[in-house]
Amino acid sequence: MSQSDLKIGIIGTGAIGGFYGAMLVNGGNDVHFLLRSEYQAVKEKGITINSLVNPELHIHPVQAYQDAADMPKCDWLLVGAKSTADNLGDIIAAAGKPDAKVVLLQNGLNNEDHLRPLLPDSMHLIGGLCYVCLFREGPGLVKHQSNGMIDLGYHSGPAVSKEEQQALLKEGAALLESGNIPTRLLPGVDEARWQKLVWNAPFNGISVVLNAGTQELVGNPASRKLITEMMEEVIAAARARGIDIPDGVIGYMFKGTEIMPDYYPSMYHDWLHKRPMELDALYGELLRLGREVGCSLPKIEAMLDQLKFLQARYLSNQ
Ligand SMILES: NC(=O)C1=CN([C@@H]2O[C@H](COP(=O)(O)OP(=O)(O)OC[C@H]3O[C@@H](n4cnc5c(N)ncnc54)[C@H](OP(=O)(O)O)[C@@H]3O)[C@@H](O)[C@H]2O)C=CC1
Ligand SMILES: CC(C)(CO)C(=O)C(=O)O
Repeated sequence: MSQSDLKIGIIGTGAIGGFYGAMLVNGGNDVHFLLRSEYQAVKEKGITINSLVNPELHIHPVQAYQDAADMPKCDWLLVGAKSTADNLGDIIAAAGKPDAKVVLLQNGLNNEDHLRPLLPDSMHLIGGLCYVCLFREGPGLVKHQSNGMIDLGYHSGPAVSKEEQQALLKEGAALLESGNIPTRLLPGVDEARWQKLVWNAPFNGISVVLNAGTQELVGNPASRKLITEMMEEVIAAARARGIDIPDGVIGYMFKGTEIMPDYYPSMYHDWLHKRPMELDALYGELLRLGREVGCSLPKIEAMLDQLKFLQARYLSNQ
């Protein structure tokens, strides 16, 4: 099957799904978008990517769906719904061909392990780590602030040998690169997910609790200290589990953040719009995996307690 015959499904068209899906449409691919609250707006006006680094991208008409059962059976599915989404297994099973390649574009630990038992055994599950700064500015409107790289690692499914897995990842990389999306291939997903969490665990939660963007957070000595201490806890837990975290990662992450435009992470937007936050994927799993190897993570635990408090307050008022 040539690349142009492949059907791509976007499961959850928010910031991540809208951005990567639109890039793939722009690259000439046949892309089908599953939407929820923004279905009508996207049907009428399409999807616009307002980027600080690329020219504006507008796609219209959009092959948009409200129900996965109405989508054509897809070869590749990019999952842009958050780790808090319900029924993802059923939705993916309905939208994919039996041997579909499912790329999970979520942050956090063990999302693939939780999704795997809910998928048909014949489907391939691939972890996709997105290094990008995006948020939804309005219905069908995504703001792209910087980056865009996706790292792909095979998690599980019918490809057993390393060669088969790498061949599938190369197919995925070629597809993404047809949409001008830089892609790297990983030997697995675990290590990269832990490394990414060194950034997301402090910045996502602190942006909510302190109601602040990255520029203010890296510029203030008190928040810098807290971010550093939280990073150190994540690194200690990762290393205690045998995960390789390179020396100097904290300095490297601060430098990278200092040169980024002021960014409010995805969790901040959930808090702002009173949606469930990804507390289990970013904090609950981390604490559990840390405890298993005798690591306590007091700053992370305190962050989780504060986020739980804030979330309970706004969800109970809805
Ligand atoms: N934003 C970013 O820059 C980055 C985000 N990430 C990760 O990517 C993931 C997605 O984040 P992001 O794009 O920011 O989140 P968004 O909230 O912008 O997007 C999630 C989308 O999934 C949709 N959705 C949820 N459940 C369903 C369902 N049952 N059926 C159809 N659609 C559904 C939501 O619909 P509705 O409109 O109804 O809410 C929403 O459009 C998260 O795990 C995040 O941590 C990773 C790196 C960077
Ligand atoms: C770490 C960062 C900000 C940029 O690479 C990102 O990808 C995220 O918000 O999850």
